[in-house]
Amino acid sequence: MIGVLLRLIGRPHRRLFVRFFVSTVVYSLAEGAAFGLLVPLLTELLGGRTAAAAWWLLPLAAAVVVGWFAHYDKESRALELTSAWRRTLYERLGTHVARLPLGWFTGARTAQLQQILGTGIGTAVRTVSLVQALVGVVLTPATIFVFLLVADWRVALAVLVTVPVVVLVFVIAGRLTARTEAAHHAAEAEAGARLVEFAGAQPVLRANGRSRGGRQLLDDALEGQHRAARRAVLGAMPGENLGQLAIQLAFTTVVVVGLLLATGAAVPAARIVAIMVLGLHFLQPFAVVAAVANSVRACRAALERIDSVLRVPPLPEPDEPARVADASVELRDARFGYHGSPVLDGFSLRVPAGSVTALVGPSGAGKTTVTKLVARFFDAEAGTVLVGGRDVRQLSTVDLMDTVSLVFQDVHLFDGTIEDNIRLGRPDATREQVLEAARRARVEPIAQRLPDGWRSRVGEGGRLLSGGERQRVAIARTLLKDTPIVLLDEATSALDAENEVAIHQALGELAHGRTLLVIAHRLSTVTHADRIAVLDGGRVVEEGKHRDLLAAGGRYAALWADHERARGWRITSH
Ligand SMILES: Nc1ncnc2c1ncn2[C@@H]1O[C@H](COP(=O)(O)OP(=O)(O)OP(=O)(O)O)[C@@H](O)[C@H]1O
Repeated sequence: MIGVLLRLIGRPHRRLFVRFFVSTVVYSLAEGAAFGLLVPLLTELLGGRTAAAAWWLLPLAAAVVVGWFAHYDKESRALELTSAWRRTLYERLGTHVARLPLGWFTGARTAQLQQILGTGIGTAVRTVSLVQALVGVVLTPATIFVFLLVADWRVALAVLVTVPVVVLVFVIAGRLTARTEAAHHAAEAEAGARLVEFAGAQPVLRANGRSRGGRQLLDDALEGQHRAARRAVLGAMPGENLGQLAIQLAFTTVVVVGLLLATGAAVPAARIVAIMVLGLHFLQPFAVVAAVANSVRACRAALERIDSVLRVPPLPEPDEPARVADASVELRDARFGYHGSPVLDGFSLRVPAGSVTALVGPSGAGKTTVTKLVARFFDAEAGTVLVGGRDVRQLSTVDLMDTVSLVFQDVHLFDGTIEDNIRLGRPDATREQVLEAARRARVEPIAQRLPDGWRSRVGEGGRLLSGGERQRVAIARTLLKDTPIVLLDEATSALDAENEVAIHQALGELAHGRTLLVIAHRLSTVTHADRIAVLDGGRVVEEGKHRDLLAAGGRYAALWADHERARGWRITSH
């Protein structure tokens, strides 16, 4: 575990760790020595030899002073180390995550990352306190044992025999608790997820008149959580009691052996009392074994989760990056699939610089996947993807992102103002530049409609705006970023007349002087495109202008006929 941590942290804090470790060792030894010195001191004191007892005060005071300084140093270093490790882990994860392929960020992985950043790193750096506890559990009793051995080898032997039993009992107790606690955490996570789902599903449930019925899953999860919590409390009890019982038994053994020795008058009673006090101090540190065992498991799991993210290979960056030559996009015989099932196979398409190309095809045909290969969310398994006349693998990520912008199907906005959201495209833009982009993307009417105008917040994810309005904000952001190539996945949500017209106009602005690859879900959007590529079965099956493709009477003509039929639908009262 320490090895994994030191590997994750790297070299910079090793010296600090060594200093912390040495202070911890010194403190544990001094603590053990201070307890151990009680034997001669108490023996002399209880035997009425006050002057001799006073002499033993000197080494005892020295042990206490050394222990105090070591304690101060180890606590300070522990604090320093915890914050240095925490900072390093955040930095390492941040740098690494920024280099991961965008395709890595699925919902589950984002949740995993959130968990790591939320509590995982905090748990991982608790290793510092674990080291203190583990060193204390080993060294303090070991030092006391040496003093016990010198004081009376028979009591020392009796104590030694009890150690494996006590440790075993605590480890078993820890395992019992860990199992019920894991079930409790899982049940808590399930109940939390159900609560979020229940809140999110309110509109659907109410629209379907099921405001009560939809509670069943939530009620089951809450009941499960309640049962798991009860089991966790009950499950922890035997372990805790068992541990305490083991310590009591071990101490009783020491007392019995001591009494036998005293009865036989082999050892003076005063000495026996002192030895028994020492025996108690020897056994005390073992009470933390169970807690330490649980924390070790939690720390190890957190470190492994962090390690698993850091082990994901980042996108390979070229040693000598090429520079883009123009604003064209091309895919040559590209092949790609998710988890082994192919989506694109032999896909070829050329998008000349400055042209508007529309990609159409049935749902799930792989249109979005094409844009993800161009933006290098993933690398193609075979074939070549060229941006600006260069293989994307030869471009640096920074260059690629300066050349290509993506407008997603479902735009996610941040809970800031419209202006903040547009400014993300170019953080150093002036207010005039932001407003100009907003005007060209037809965002002005949205701001005017909102109560606080440009200062209105758009809500979490942009929920205070409609799908079409969110996409207009995203187009403004892209206009501000001003890259020569834009990949746009048209909003799938139904658009009202105002949004439809505004997005058409905004797209016109976007196409001006740029290469535009549009994934069109409404064929009416693309009738004026320079070329339309029809995607089916993982490759382009038809390519041409709207009029020519209609005349050809092929796949596109069939899609268009479906589109026209859908537009002709009317809801009537009969
Ligand atoms: N991250 C992913 N993991 C696994 N499968 C995926 C992933 N993304 C897409 N797919 C699958 O790949 C196929 C192509 O998806 P893609 O989104 O590219 O299609 P599309 O033509 O854009 O669809 P739509 O028009 O519905 O948006 C689909 O079957 C989809 O389920």
